[in-house]
Amino acid sequence: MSAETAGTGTGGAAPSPSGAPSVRIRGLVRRYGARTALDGVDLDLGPGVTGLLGRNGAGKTTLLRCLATDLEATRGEVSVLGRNPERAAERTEIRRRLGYLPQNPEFYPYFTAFGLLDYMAVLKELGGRRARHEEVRRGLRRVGLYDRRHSRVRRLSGGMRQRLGLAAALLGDPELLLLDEPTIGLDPEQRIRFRGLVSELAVHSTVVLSTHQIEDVAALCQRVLCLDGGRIIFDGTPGQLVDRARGHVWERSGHPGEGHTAWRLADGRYRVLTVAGSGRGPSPAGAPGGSGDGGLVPVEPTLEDAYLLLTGVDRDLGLEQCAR
Ligand SMILES: Nc1ncnc2c1ncn2[C@@H]1O[C@H](COP(=O)(O)OP(=O)(O)OP(=O)(O)O)[C@@H](O)[C@H]1O
Repeated sequence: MSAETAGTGTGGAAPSPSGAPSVRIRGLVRRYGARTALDGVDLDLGPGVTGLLGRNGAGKTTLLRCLATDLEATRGEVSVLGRNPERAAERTEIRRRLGYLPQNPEFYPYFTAFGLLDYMAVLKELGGRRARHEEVRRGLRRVGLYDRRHSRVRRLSGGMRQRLGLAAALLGDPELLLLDEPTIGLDPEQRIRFRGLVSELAVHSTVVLSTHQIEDVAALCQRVLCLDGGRIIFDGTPGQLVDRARGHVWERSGHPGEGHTAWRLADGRYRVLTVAGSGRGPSPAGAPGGSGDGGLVPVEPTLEDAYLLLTGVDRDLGLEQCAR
């Protein structure tokens, strides 16, 4: 697949108050044995929320783990908050100043919610006991778990544990917040609360959000990066990504036929995606589903349409088969 970038991986970062980007990556390669998970990533990140999109296995978690100092680069340069994670003393300093919510966080089940956050706050060296406890209470209130502060982790629901993980990541208002699929399991009310918390923090901090929830990206992110096969294939605003899909999204009453990327909507109509010059999919005036065939209506693309066009439509996803 050819790279489709609205800018370059290094062009869109707003500088931090100090003027330097919070994250600076050049030529990052990360391999697991023979498997290449990141394949030459260049990236500058500054304050604001950046969404990381990509299919399963695209390299999103690997990128976050490299930024969280959890994984070393196989090759390339990584600078986080102006420090080099390969040097032990600088790595410790980065860890004090970042918040990281890993994918599927695991917690000690017999800790209480308060005890667990307090333990995390101790590890982060957050102030004296009194100030630390105040920060822990603030964290529990932020994610709506204050009433459950005495509950043991094993008695919390899945969504509550996810919120506890978020509270842990937010402790001390980190300068860099890395969130790996943070809204999994959250109910709609908590998801809205999450968005408020993250956008508040992102006024001064750099937030990177890896997700498959495209609505979260549309609602929260000023910048979106799309990874595919360990490479950045799009870097721009959500609006720029949507603009790419204009003229390629349609709806019609009947199925457009084999060979088109289409899926059935709740009202029984079909949404159809087309790629310019691909020779696949309907066009306004011809081909199956064209205006001559009746019923093909151009529609406003969503971010989800644009994402699918970018990552999927030139491959045989078989959407039409599985959607019928
Ligand atoms: N610990 C590991 N050992 C070996 N290979 C790994 C390991 N972790 C990830 N990989 C491989 O690296 C590639 C990138 O994986 P990664 O978890 O970064 O993708 P992802 O975009 O986060 O996927 P998902 O959306 O499913 O979470 C995949 O091919 C994956 O199989």
